[in-house]
Amino acid sequence: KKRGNIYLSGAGPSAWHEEYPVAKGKRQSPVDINTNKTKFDPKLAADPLTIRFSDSCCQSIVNTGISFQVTSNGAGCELSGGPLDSTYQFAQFHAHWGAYLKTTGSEHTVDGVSYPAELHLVHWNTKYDDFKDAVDKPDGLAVIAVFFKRGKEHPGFGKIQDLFSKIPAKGAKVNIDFEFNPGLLMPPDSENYWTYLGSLTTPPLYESVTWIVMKEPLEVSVEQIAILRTLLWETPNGVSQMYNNFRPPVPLRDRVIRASFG
Ligand SMILES: COc1ccc(C[C@@]2(O)NC(=S)NC2=O)c(OC)c1
Ligand SMILES: [Zn+2]
Repeated sequence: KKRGNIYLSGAGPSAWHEEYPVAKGKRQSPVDINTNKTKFDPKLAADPLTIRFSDSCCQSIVNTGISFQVTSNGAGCELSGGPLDSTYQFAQFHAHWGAYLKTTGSEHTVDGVSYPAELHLVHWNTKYDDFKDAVDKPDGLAVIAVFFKRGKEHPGFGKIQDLFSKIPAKGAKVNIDFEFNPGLLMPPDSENYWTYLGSLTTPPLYESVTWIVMKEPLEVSVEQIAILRTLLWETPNGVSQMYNNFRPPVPLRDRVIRASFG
């Protein structure tokens, strides 16, 4: 069945529950991070988050039809500590962004405020055999979210964006034949983060993600935000620029977002 564009077909995210009842579940994502209600947890600082990336782990970039995705074999790229009880291996990064001259774009919001884009660095729990086995388990995935804000140019991310013209349509994929260390995409201060139990933010919306949302955004240029929209996707009116590929925040329900900082 030609599913079309999950953000633009029918009523979009607000209709996903019709086919995926878990959309109204107890641990859905993204959420608004109300900084008056987050709770500092000294245990998070006592066992610091360890984020390890390598120069040689990014293999290819693909147009998934709802974002770009840089796929990795995870070599030398592991995440542990902080809220995590085991070692997670890096699998891919992708992003979500908004429309021209709009302030929306990120999936998580902070005190109701959106950023123009949000990067997701996806890791899977190595207690499982592989990503596919981990993806629907309650402790299966750990995703680092990094907000983008408009500011100085980020040459590193620019090298990834230079490949966008090579992946014009859904399914298009090219190899990355240069060294790219995803660690370049971490904000200068990656000690301060919020963490909570949530989900994938598109169908099938599996409640399998331990979210680690960096407090400090990464600066990219206004041009780089615009270049995100040069990727193309299918819409009910034909192929057009890709933007607004974000799910708005959903109710926090019975969850407390912990902070690694006071
Ligand atoms: C079946 O496995 C899936 C399906 C979709 C996504 C993408 C996404 O829903 N998840 C996050 S995080 N952002 C998204 O847009 C996925 O990412 C790990 C894994
Ligand atoms: Zn995502």
